[in-house]
Amino acid sequence: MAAFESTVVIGAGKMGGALVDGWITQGIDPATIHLVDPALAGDDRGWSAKGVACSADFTDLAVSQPSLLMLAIKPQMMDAVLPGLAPLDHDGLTVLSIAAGTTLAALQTAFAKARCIRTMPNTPAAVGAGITAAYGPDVPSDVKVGVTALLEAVGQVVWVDNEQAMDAVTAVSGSGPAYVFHMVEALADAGEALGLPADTAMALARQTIVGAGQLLAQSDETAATLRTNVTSPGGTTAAGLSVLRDSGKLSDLMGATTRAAFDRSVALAASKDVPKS
Ligand SMILES: NC(=O)C1=CN([C@@H]2O[C@H](COP(=O)(O)OP(=O)(O)OC[C@H]3O[C@@H](n4cnc5c(N)ncnc54)[C@H](OP(=O)(O)O)[C@@H]3O)[C@@H](O)[C@H]2O)C=CC1
Ligand SMILES: O=C(O)[C@@H]1CCC=N1
Repeated sequence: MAAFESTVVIGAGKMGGALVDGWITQGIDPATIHLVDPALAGDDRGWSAKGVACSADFTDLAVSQPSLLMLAIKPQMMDAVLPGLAPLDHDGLTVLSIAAGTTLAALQTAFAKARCIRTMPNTPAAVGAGITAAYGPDVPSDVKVGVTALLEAVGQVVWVDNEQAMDAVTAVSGSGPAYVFHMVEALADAGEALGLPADTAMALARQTIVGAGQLLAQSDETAATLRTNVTSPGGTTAAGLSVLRDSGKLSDLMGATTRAAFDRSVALAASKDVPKS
């Protein structure tokens, strides 16, 4: 599968790396992918062995004109990095940013003639179980089809029709895996506090989240029904949920958590003023 003839990924960190790993696993030809990251100068982190071309600097890259450019650097790095991409011909180029809080207007300013898309993936993409939201109202439908195919190789894709939704998406599904991983930590700590050995408590907590996730993925039932299926009247789960759910504390906490992430996404956008490249 090759949605684009040549894809250059700027930033081979946790998310850029997860997407490229996911693409390769799903059958995208690694020879069509080029990674650029100064961190690859001394240690290419195994990318060359996977067949991916690597470079520490864009100007050293064999491909001079990709069909897709993916920006997978920190939003705070955009000002420093984008001028170095000036040699690219923007005409016909598709630019896909995964950076939190980097607005479409900022991308379009830097890549005047390119088709720019703001996206928000998440790290489960590395195992083909991600979800990515995308926003690019002016992008031609054939480009949307190609980008959708590429992102669907690593999970689900939703297109949103207003940019503020991208801040909400970031707060829910972009950051969301971290909330779930923290729930594993908290559940394991709670098990330990109840007298379980640390490794047993972690094994139970971890597999409970994995198993619940798989059940959710494979079932046609709603989350509410799956919850009810665990909850025997007058039983232990009802006792537990009377604290976690009926008190409203988790809802309040999730509301405050996502609000903080949303506000940070908005603030990142407000502080970014990406120069023309
Ligand atoms: N992590 C996640 O779950 C998600 C992240 N994102 C977004 O993805 C982007 C990257 O985040 P993440 O992968 O977590 O961050 P990382 O720090 O793991 O990755 C960023 C990479 O970019 C590298 N880099 C720095 N300068 C340059 C440069 N000039 N050219 C090319 N690469 C450079 C960094 O190298 P070095 O470390 O040496 O500085 C690092 O390897 C962010 O914008 C974030 O908002 C979106 C969705 C989810
Ligand atoms: O924490 C962050 O800013 C990035 C965006 C979503 C997940 N990680």
